[in-house]
Amino acid sequence: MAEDKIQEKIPTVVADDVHIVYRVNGAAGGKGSATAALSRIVRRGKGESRGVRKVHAVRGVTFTAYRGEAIGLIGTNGSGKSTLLRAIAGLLPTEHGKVYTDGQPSLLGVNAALMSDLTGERNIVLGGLAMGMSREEIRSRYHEIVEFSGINEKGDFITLPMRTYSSGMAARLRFSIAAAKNHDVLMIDEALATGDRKFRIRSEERIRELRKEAGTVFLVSHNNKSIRDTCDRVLWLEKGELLMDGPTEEVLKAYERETSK
Ligand SMILES: Nc1ncnc2c1ncn2[C@@H]1O[C@H](COP(=O)(O)OP(=O)(O)OP(=O)(O)O)[C@@H](O)[C@H]1O
Repeated sequence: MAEDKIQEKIPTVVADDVHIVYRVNGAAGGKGSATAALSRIVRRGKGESRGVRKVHAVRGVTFTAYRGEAIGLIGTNGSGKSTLLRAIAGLLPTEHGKVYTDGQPSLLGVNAALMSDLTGERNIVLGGLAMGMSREEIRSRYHEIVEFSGINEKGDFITLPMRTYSSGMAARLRFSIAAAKNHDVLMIDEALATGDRKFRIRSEERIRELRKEAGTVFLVSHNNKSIRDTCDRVLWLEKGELLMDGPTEEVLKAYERETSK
């Protein structure tokens, strides 16, 4: 019995000692001041190029995610959560270490590449094609996507350009497009926080369905309730390092203890 359980665990994402460094051009700041000049000299002495500042956003993160898991990413502002997701999605190169994935991870909102001047209708087609769906598949899921998004609940908004949508409406459409496909690895960055309560409940249900369809879901959120309702495992990042990796309740309790100080 125990052996069966072990065999069922199929890895979908393996992060092995991942380091991510941003390089910011022209960030030397305070050009004329003596301290700025001194720090430039010191940096150059260390072999760093002029005007380029490095931000070491993720520092040696290692974990393995398995099929069927919903993993929450928590941590205070700037702790490296979004950066880690972007690296898993293959949108950022690693400075050191590697990310191995089974299938193409989809980062909600970025992979969907929506355009604000196009109507919601056109964006559904565009987003679907960008995710690798066929036109036929998009056509057959179209009504489901519109209905799930609830965009048309307050009028015929789906035929208006997306720039006329509120940020919550745009987030709902992005989520609905992304959720129409069964993903190997679906990553959601704060999407649940933008919708209203009714939409949040609906999207949490859809996340549970996606998990049943054998994918892995990553969710970045500052809303601990969303994490509790959807995730069974949590990674806690702080200053780019993985502080804790474990069952949701255990990690959230430690996090809440730390952040309420
Ligand atoms: N494009 C960028 N260029 C340079 N530095 C960046 C860039 N994006 C993020 N950073 C830096 O990397 C670090 C991690 O940022 P990241 O957005 O991953 O944190 P986060 O945990 O998702 O934060 P939040 O909870 O505020 O969304 C921060 O110090 C941030 O300033």
